[in-house]
Amino acid sequence: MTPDVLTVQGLNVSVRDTQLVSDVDLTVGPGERVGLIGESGSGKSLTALSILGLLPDDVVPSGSVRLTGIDHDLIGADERALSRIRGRDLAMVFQEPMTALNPTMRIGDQIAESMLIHHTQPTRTAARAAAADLLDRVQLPADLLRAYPHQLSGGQRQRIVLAIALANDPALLICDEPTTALDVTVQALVLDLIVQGVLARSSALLFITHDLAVVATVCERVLVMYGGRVVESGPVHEVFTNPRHRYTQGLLAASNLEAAAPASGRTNLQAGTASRPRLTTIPGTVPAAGHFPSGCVFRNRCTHATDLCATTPAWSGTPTTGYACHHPAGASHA
Ligand SMILES: Nc1ncnc2c1ncn2[C@@H]1O[C@H](COP(=O)(O)OP(=O)(O)OP(=O)(O)O)[C@@H](O)[C@H]1O
Repeated sequence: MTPDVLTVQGLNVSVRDTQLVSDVDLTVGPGERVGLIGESGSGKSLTALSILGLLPDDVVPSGSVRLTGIDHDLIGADERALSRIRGRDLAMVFQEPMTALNPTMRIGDQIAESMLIHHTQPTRTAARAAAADLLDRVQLPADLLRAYPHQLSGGQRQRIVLAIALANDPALLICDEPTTALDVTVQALVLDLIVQGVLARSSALLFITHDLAVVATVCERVLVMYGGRVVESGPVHEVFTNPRHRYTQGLLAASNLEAAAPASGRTNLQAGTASRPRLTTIPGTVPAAGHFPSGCVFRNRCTHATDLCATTPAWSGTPTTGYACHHPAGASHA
């Protein structure tokens, strides 16, 4: 059996006498896309920051965080060891792209730098060429290589952060609310680029969000956090259609999604009211990775500009009974 990319065991996080995260176990398999959801303050970001070794000094983790290919535990590792891993084996995209970019450095140099620091490109010339290719992959024009971050929109900046995160083909990409600060018109594009980016590299993804529809779109498996603990986990379609924990049931009821068990037994997530978005399973086999039904906004062909459309529970791998499409109530799937 292929070992997991990430294995978190018994993670606790505390500040002085207060325990903020308790006994979190979490694994992400090779190429797997795992969502971490929960209300504000449930401990999602502290869990991610513990994995990344980026907790503030007064916040103390314990337990174990192991990453494939790294022969030591990340908990307790010194900053030198962590900085060799971060940006190479383990990459991240946070909510606010400006905090991740150097305001005084040109975009092309920042992307190239991430490869030169980790020696994944032999020369500055090679790194510059790779930077141009990465910019193209996030659908930005080559002339932005010479731009500074303040000259870009929020969505463009986040695409640059994603290009930097993917530059060294990380084993694991951690995204913490990567689209929350963005205009709705670019959220779907950024999500699409994240998923295409990890699929192209077979990187695993740990995706943190409040947004259940986004998890249904992006992830195969989900963990639900409440009060610093993981209270439920499983394949997205199972957890969203048959939530077992009362908190998950409440989360679903309060969200745009409402679980319903259709007579056919197929996944069928529907809007609770006419004004809510609708997530409907359309019978059929899952399209191959990167292939979407015509009309799908993920391929930028949809007239419903702010909707998301993708397969659930998986884009690639075993065929399943349908794919989910997140359209406004009343809209039909083209
Ligand atoms: N540096 C800190 N010192 C003390 N308490 C903290 C610190 N950072 C976070 N907390 C507390 O830990 C708890 C979990 O915080 P965390 O940021 O992980 O939540 P979250 O689930 O990511 O929430 P959100 O979705 O709002 O980002 C919260 O109660 C928060 O107030």
